[in-house]
Amino acid sequence: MATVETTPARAGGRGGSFFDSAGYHRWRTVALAGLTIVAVGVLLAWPYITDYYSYNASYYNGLVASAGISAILTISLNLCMGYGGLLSMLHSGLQLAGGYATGYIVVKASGSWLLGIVASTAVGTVIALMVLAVSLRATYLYFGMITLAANLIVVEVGREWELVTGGIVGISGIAPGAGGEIMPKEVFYYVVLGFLVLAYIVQRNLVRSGVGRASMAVRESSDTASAMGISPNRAKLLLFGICGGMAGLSGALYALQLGFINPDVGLLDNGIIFFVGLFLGGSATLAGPIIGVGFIALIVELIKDQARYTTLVLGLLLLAAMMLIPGGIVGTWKNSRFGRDRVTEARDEELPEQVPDVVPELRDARPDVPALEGTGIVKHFGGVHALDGVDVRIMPGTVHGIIGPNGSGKSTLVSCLTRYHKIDAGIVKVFGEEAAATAHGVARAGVTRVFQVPHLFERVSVLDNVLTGMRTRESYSWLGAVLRSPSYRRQDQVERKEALELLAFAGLASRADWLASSLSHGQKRLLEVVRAVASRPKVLILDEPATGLTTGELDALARLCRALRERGLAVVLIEHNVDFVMNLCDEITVLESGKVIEQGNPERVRSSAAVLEAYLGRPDLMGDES
Ligand SMILES: Nc1ncnc2c1ncn2[C@@H]1O[C@H](COP(=O)(O)OP(=O)(O)OP(=O)(O)O)[C@@H](O)[C@H]1O
Repeated sequence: MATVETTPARAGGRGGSFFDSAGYHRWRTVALAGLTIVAVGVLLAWPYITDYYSYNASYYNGLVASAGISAILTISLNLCMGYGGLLSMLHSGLQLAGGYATGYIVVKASGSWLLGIVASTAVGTVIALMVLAVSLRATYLYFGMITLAANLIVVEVGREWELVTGGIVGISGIAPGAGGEIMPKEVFYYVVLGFLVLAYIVQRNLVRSGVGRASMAVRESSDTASAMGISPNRAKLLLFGICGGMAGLSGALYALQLGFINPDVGLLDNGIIFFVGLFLGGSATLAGPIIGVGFIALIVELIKDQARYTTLVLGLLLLAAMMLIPGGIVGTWKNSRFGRDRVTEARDEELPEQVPDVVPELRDARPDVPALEGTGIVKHFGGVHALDGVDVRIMPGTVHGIIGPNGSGKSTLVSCLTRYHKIDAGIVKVFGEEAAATAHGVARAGVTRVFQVPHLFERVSVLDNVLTGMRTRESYSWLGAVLRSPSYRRQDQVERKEALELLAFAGLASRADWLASSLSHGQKRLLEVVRAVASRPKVLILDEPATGLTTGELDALARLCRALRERGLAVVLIEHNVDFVMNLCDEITVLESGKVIEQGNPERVRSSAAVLEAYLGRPDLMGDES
């Protein structure tokens, strides 16, 4: 049995210290679980504790309830900014709009506070979706500026739309209750706590599901996400819509807690507390928003006699957090030797002989219809004629090489075939049908691409990278993921098992829980191919996958390609390693200056005068026989 070489036994860069031992990790898990139980116990008993120890119980209950409401908003901010990479300056505006919806329903329409909460969630969702819909193409900073403008508009509408919002004065007398009875403050405290737990669960379940993985994929690279059939627009709309709903909910609770809502709530000054909470606690961590907001609530309480300095202190806190602990409290803890997760040791892996069932099979394709076909493809970049009427037919059940000197148009051809580039002329067909117009549309039709430059999701684990590749197979909705429906759990279990089998086939199983960023270059390239295979492609396009691979890794790559061919798939290989191409490919297309100069089996290509001419001066590229 073959084995794949490993880097020296360094599990994700960890040594063998006490802090990496199983004993320490068991102890830490117990200690953290104990701390969490104590914290939850204190929060549950808080109204009783304050009642027993203080004459001012309702003040202290209100303090923690307010922090809980801020934590809900900060969780929403964490989901969109931390996990989704969407810089939102709109959150205080969403909270304001949510507050207005509940205020209007409870005070002006004499409706129930529960109805108010539903309406606020809906209003927050709709505003968020509207803002995102007009800014889908905006990059990170421009999106931030658009949300800033939207926030100003929300505040201004609040000031001017007096009939609904009460204008500058706002709406007062907003109280939760039923049948003329106002809900006691201690009961409302538990309502807030319940919604905080709900927001946390929504965040956790989303982030750990395919829905969250898709958003994180878009955050890292929307091109790569598209290559795996994920629609970046859909992923953004879904995430920002959920965040908007959560922010609207926090606005409803804010209005019900304080009894009033006015335009000042939406001002950015108020919004800064959520940013400080997020960055102090730890962006893109599950517990960060709650810990950060809790910390701030404590500080604000401690300096309440000097309240005029609160904004200054928060500003300084944000500055200090960014400079000293850029990962926030939770992120810094998780990156430290005390808090980082234990990962498996690297080991030499025996590659299983058997091709795992998860490697897709394509038996229904007609052998005479090309899996991917480009006819008369023309692509110009200004004056550069990158492709000049290229015809290429890639048949199912074959490995098709595309070779040619630097700048001959190989990557451009692939980008045109997969719709990353708009073509100037020509037709692209997938299994005889005209290809979809978008990159993710082509990917959804079964054409998956691995880029020339590694495009891994570096900040997530090796296993999560492969699971992200499986996103198009997942049939559960975001609600199914949040509720952990039986269908979600079934799929999740199967996917994890299959992802591990695929990793084992490529010799990467022992690194499944490593961060992708800690792999060697060759392992990263292999992981990209595994991730692409996980998306169950019918056509797999690999752009220079062999660059920088060790002999063992090259063998593993060739094995994967052969396994795919055996299963009836079409594999397209763009490579400079001509020996690798000649040994593996059934058909080869040779490009030069944007034109096809030869097409056929390796023997034909090797003996072609035009090809030898193109490679003149680099006979080494054509192998020994040339
Ligand atoms: N986005 C772009 N803008 C302008 N010119 C481009 C662009 N992309 C490619 N080109 C040009 O088109 C031609 C073909 O480039 P392409 O990258 O497709 O070649 P290649 O065969 O893949 O090269 P290599 O083997 O070096 O990757 C080159 O002249 C290149 O400079």
